[in-house]
Amino acid sequence: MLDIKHLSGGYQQTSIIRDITLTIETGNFYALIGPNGSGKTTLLKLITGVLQIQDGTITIFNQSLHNYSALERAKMMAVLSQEANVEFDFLAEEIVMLGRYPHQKGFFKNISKRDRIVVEEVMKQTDVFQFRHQPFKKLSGGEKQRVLLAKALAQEPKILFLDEPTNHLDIKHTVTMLQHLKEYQRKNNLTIVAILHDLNTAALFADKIGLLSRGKLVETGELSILQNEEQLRDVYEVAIKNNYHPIIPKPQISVVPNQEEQQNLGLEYELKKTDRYIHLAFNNPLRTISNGVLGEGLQWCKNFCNFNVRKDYNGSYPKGDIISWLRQEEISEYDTVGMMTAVNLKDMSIVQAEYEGVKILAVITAGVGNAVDITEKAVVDASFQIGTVNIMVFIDAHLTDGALVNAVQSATEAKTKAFIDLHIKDAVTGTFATGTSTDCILIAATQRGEPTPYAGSGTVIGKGIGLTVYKTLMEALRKYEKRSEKQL
Ligand SMILES: Nc1ncnc2c1ncn2[C@@H]1O[C@H](COP(=O)(O)OP(=O)(O)OP(=O)(O)O)[C@@H](O)[C@H]1O
Repeated sequence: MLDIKHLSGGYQQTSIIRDITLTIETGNFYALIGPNGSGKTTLLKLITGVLQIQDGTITIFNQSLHNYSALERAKMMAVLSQEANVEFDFLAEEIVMLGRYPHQKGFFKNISKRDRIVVEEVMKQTDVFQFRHQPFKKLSGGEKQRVLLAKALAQEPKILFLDEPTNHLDIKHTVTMLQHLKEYQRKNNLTIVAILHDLNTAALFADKIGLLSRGKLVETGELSILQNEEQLRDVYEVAIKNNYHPIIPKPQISVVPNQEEQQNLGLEYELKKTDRYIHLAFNNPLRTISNGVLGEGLQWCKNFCNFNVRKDYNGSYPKGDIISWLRQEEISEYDTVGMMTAVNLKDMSIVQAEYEGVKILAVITAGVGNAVDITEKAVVDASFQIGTVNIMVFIDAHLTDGALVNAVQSATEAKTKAFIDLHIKDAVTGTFATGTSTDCILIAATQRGEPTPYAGSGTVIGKGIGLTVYKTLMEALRKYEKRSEKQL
C-alpha cells in the first residue's frame, strides 16, 4: 500500500504539489489525470524519491520511503519516464538487461540464466523481441517507448510508475501495452501508478483515478470521477459530455468543441421512391434512435431507406443485404438507417404537420399479416406474412437521449391505438393486436434549438408524434387493407 499524507514539494523553493493526501491500494492500477502543468510528473517524482519532499509523509508497504536504501527502492519500484528519447548507445536487448541490475549479484553483476529468461519474456510481451539486436537509437519513438517499458518490467517491480506510457504509441500498441500491463498487474499483484492524458484510456484500464489541478488533488477514487461533467469542465476548461463505452460497462467522455455555426436546414429532405425502395435524404445529419436493420441504436444519420423484399425473403444476413443494396444505389451505409418490408411501397403514407411551431414528419409502410397481441402468451407464428409496420418519425427539435426514448414510446402508443381502432387482431389468440412481430421504428431529430428532455404524451412534441403517427398509420393501414381486398 502506498500512503501519502499532506505531501507538499516541488523544485527548489517552489511548492508545486500542495498538501496531497491519497492512498493507493496494493495491486491497483491508479491513473493520475489532470491538465498540463497540474503537477502529475512532479507528484510522481516526489513519490519515487527523485525530488525532495518539503512537507508530509510517503509510506510504502508500511515503511517510510526514506527508510529504504537505494537498492531496495530499485528492486521495489520501476519508473518509465517521459524521456523516451534519451540516446543510449546500446542494443535494445542491452537496455532491457539494465532493468535486471538491482537483481544481479556480486561485484561484476553477472548476468544469470534467470535474467536472460526475464528479459526475453518482457521483450516478447512488449512486442520488441524482434528488435533485440538493433541499436536503441535507431528505433522509432514508439518502439523506444516499448523497449523502456520492457526494461521497467524486467526490474520485476512491486510498483510500476508510468509517465504517459502511451505517448508515442499507435492504437494497437496502446491497447496491447495496457492489456499486458493489466495481465501483469493481476498475475503479480503489481501496483501501477500511471499518468494518462487520454481520459478514455484511463477509464478502460484504471481501477482508481486521481484528478489533479494546480498542484492539488481535486478528487481520488472510483471511475465515476470521469462522469462528473462539471468538475472535468472546471479542471480542463473544456466542455465535456459523458457517456458509456458501447460494448463494455466503462465510462467514456467526449469533448464538445465550439462548433462553427452550420446551417441546419431542419426537415428539408429529398424523397426518392421506386418499386424497390424509399429514400429520404437530408442535408444535415439527424440524431436518431431506431431498431433499423442497419443504423440501429443511437446514431447520427442523413439517409433513411425502406427496402421492399419479397414475401418469402429469408436472408441469412439482412444487414449485409441492405448494405449491398445501398452500395448499388451509391448511398453511404455509414449514415443510413435501413429497414425492410414486404409491403407494396406504393402504399407508403407520408404526413407532415406542425404543432405549436414544432414540425413533425411521419413516413410509414404498414401491413398486419403478422399482427400480435404482445400481452398474450401464445407462440408467435413464425411464417412470414406481409405484415410489418415500419415507422419513421422526423422531428424538427432538439431531443435529449431520454426524449428520444420518450418519442419511441409516444409513437408506439399511437400505433397500438390505431391497431385497436381498426380492430386488428392476433390471428392465433383472436385478441386485439398491439403491433406486428417485426415492427421497426425510427425517431430522428434535427437537434435545432434548445434541448428538450421530454417527448411523452404530456408534451407538445409527444402529442404531435402521437397525432401524426396515428394519422399516417391509419392511412397506410387503409391502403394495405384495400390492396389486400383487391388481391382476394
Ligand atoms: N525542473 C523544474 N523546475 C521548475 N519548475 C518545474 C520543473 N519541472 C516542472 N516545473 C513546473 O511544475 C509545474 C508542474 O509540472 P509537471 O511537469 O509536474 O506537470 P504535469 O501535470 O506533469 O504536466 P504535463 O501534463 O504537461 O506533463 C509546471 O508549472 C512546471 O512549469
